[in-house]
Amino acid sequence: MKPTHISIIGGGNLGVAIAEGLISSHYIAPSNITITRRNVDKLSKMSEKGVLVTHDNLKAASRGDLIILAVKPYQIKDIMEEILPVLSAEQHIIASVVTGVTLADMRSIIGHDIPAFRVMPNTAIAIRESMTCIASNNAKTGQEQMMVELFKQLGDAVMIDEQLMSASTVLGACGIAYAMRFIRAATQGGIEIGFSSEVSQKIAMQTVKGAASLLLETGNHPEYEIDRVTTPKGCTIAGLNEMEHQGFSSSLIKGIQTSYGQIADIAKEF
Ligand SMILES: NC(=O)C1=CN([C@@H]2O[C@H](COP(=O)(O)OP(=O)(O)OC[C@H]3O[C@@H](n4cnc5c(N)ncnc54)[C@H](OP(=O)(O)O)[C@@H]3O)[C@@H](O)[C@H]2O)C=CC1
Ligand SMILES: O=C(O)[C@@H]1CCC=N1
Repeated sequence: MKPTHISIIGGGNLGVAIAEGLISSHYIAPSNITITRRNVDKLSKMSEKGVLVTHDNLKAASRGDLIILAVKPYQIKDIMEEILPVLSAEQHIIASVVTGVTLADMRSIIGHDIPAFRVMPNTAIAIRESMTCIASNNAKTGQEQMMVELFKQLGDAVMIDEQLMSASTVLGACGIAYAMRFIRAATQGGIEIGFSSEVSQKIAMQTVKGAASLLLETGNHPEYEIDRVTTPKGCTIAGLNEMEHQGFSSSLIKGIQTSYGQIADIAKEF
């Protein structure tokens, strides 16, 4: 089971990233992807790649069997109301990547029969390296599996309980920004100890990639791998302990909690 046409409503940062990932995965032909936004001029790169571009959400919705809503939280209600006349429980799956908007919120507009999903990817979906969390509670047989298989083409994907959707937003989607800030800060440190900014960033990027790959490929715990680096009386443990004295882990945990708390405010925009 596979969607025949995917329509992405909201061709912004994430909507375009999803389309780019789909194109490079060859999961579906570009001519079977539609992407919409009001300012279609900004989607010219998508048109060049063979994706159908339009400002007409109704046309996009009737064309697609999987409709991905990738607009801002305060815009999704109007969009669902707009496309509702062409939606059918037999043809369509509606998937929202919108932060803080629940399946119950979606059902309050589209009703109970149309299969609805919440999907939380991150912008690495553009290069097929997203971690995508997915939730649904009215999917038909095979649809959950189809969604997981689709998003596994674009990185890794898991079904989660909807209660954890906000947590997945923070850890996975916002997490890209947190990891970027680590790389930026490490780069700045590298410049201070002698590297040019280009070389410093290259070392920081490849080191983070290597660290993540070590954990992914071995299944080891981060502290096990840290133990392998920290020579007794060495420079790693000295630096690591100073970072902890300055609140490294604590600031990350507190940032994650603050980000999580913010989702309640975003949810009020629906
Ligand atoms: N960015 C990220 O990393 C992530 C974002 N999300 C969620 O994804 C959603 C989108 O985020 P993001 O891509 O960053 O936001 P953007 O603002 O970049 O994209 C939203 C897009 O929706 C388009 N849009 C607005 N109104 C309409 C309409 N009536 N019809 C068609 N398109 C419309 C806008 O274009 P125009 O004004 O031209 O119509 C815009 O390009 C948000 O709800 C966010 O919470 C989730 C995970 C990660
Ligand atoms: O910052 C935000 O609100 C959105 C949701 C996750 C990533 N970007």
